[in-house]
Amino acid sequence: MPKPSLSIPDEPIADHAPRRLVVDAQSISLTFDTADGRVEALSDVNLQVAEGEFVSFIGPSGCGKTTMLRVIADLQQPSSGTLMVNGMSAEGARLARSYGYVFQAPALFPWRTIEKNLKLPLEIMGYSEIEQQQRVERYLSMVNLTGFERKFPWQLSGGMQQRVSIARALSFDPALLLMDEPFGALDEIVRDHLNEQLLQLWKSTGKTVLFVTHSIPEAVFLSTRIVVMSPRPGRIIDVIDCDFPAERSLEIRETPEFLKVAQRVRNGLRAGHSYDE
Ligand SMILES: Nc1ncnc2c1ncn2[C@@H]1O[C@H](COP(=O)(O)OP(=O)(O)OP(=O)(O)O)[C@@H](O)[C@H]1O
Repeated sequence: MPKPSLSIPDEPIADHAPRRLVVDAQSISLTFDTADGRVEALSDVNLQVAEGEFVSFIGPSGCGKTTMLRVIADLQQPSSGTLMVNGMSAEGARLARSYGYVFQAPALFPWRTIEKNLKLPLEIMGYSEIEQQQRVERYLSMVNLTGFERKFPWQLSGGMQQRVSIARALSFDPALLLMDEPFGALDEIVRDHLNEQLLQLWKSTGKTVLFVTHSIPEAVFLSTRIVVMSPRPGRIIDVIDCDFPAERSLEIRETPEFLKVAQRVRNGLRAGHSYDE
């Protein structure tokens, strides 16, 4: 059986001007000890992500995508390897609030209004009332939800709730946005719309984004680089640079260039897939 690996070749991230590394993972391995035995989730992961990149992870269920995000977020300790996030240890980056995390479910507190949900991290971080208010206004406007401040989460659609959680993750201006299948539970039309909005948001904020998805079109549309992973034992099947024009709309998905990249992702997923299950 091949050794589980989630490894990206050590090569320059992009051929643009040199940029600061926001994530630098070297030989990260992680084995879970469970009642049923050991689960090797990550093995010898090498990943470098430069400032301003949008990197998507795509691969079947259980191949270690979430685990990788959680390691970067210092929510899970690797068994071995070294990791720098925003120039610090993962723990340092967590304590310095260097990242915002968006989960598959919006994770909003139902008893708090949208405004109060957004303010929560800002309260914890000790921002003044005035600063909290300014940030609520700025980031709700960024996700096109001005006017919904006094609503409760259950009064908003799933897509709107997810936009609130994106605004909340951005509200303290982290260097890095970690997004774990944020649109996975939404219908296709809403997902399309949010993909366009996220692209705009990424361009306007210049944030570095790590994005987990199961959707090939979503990965190709959004990313500057796609990491294709095999089923567990997870390994990298392919790392694909996407250099579509910064100004792009969903129609780009019909172009031969787009379809070619999508096909390469699909081939990678197929090649790594075991059909024994
Ligand atoms: N806390 C844990 N304890 C034990 N095993 C775990 C733990 N977290 C994850 N795993 C296992 O590690 C492997 C990778 O899980 P992970 O959630 O990272 O996969 P994934 O690629 O994100 O899957 P999905 O696409 O379904 O979200 C899986 O086999 C999972 O069961």
